[in-house]
Amino acid sequence: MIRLASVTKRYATGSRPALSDVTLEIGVGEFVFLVGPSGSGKSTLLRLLLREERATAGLVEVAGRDVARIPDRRVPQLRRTVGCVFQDFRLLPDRTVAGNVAFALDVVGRPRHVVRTVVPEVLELVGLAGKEKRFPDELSGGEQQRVAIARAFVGRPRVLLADEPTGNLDPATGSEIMELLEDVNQAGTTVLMATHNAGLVDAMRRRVLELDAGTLVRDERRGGYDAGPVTIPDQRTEPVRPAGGAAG
Ligand SMILES: Nc1ncnc2c1ncn2[C@@H]1O[C@H](COP(=O)(O)OP(=O)(O)OP(=O)(O)O)[C@@H](O)[C@H]1O
Repeated sequence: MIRLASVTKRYATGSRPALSDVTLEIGVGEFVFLVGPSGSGKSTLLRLLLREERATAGLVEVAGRDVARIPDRRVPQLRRTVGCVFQDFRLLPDRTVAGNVAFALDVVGRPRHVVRTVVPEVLELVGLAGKEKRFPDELSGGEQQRVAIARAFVGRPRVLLADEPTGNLDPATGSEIMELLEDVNQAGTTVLMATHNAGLVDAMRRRVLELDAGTLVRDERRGGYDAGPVTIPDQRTEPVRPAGGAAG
């Protein structure tokens, strides 16, 4: 579903490449975390997949298409294939919840009757039934992120990119948003999520890609946030201590 072959990205003003000779493949239906320190190239990689930026060298393929060869007029079609959500939600403040989700369908020319049916369905799916008429500033952060996911998912994209989607949320709300992203993934959408949230990555044990200074340094199945064995804070995994309290 996603393929990068020897991809390098240099920004005009950067002293070193933001991405350096990155090669990776993500299959249909996978759920993958993208981790790495600040400035390691995570957002750049996501922006290449959306054709918001172009690679300086190498091949970027999404759903079998070389994104560099997509003519500008067809980029909106790519963005229907690839939905995205961000840390700061990016909702339209002057549109209601339903209006924000409907907008995603309006811009791609879906007929009114389809919009009227599909929007309530997807709002139900993300747990926002009853809040259709609220405006973004009348919602909690977690609810705003649900709207953003509904908007990204309403066109049934084949890939969902999430750039630090839990970054502005408290841990409990972040976990709820993760469950929603898992639902989206279960529905068949490939999910690639950039995050600094070590707890979520360690708890979910999915494939982890790690970037460091623009280089792919780890590709681990069922990985944790850091390389090496994962320790999940859970009492059931505490070592059993012998009676008398002496640790063995
Ligand atoms: N538009 C730009 N112009 C020039 N340099 C950029 C631009 N965007 C990003 N960079 C640089 O590219 C490198 C990678 O940045 P990127 O935003 O992809 O990192 P990141 O891993 O997403 O970081 P964070 O976790 O802080 O979001 C950094 O050195 C950054 O300064």
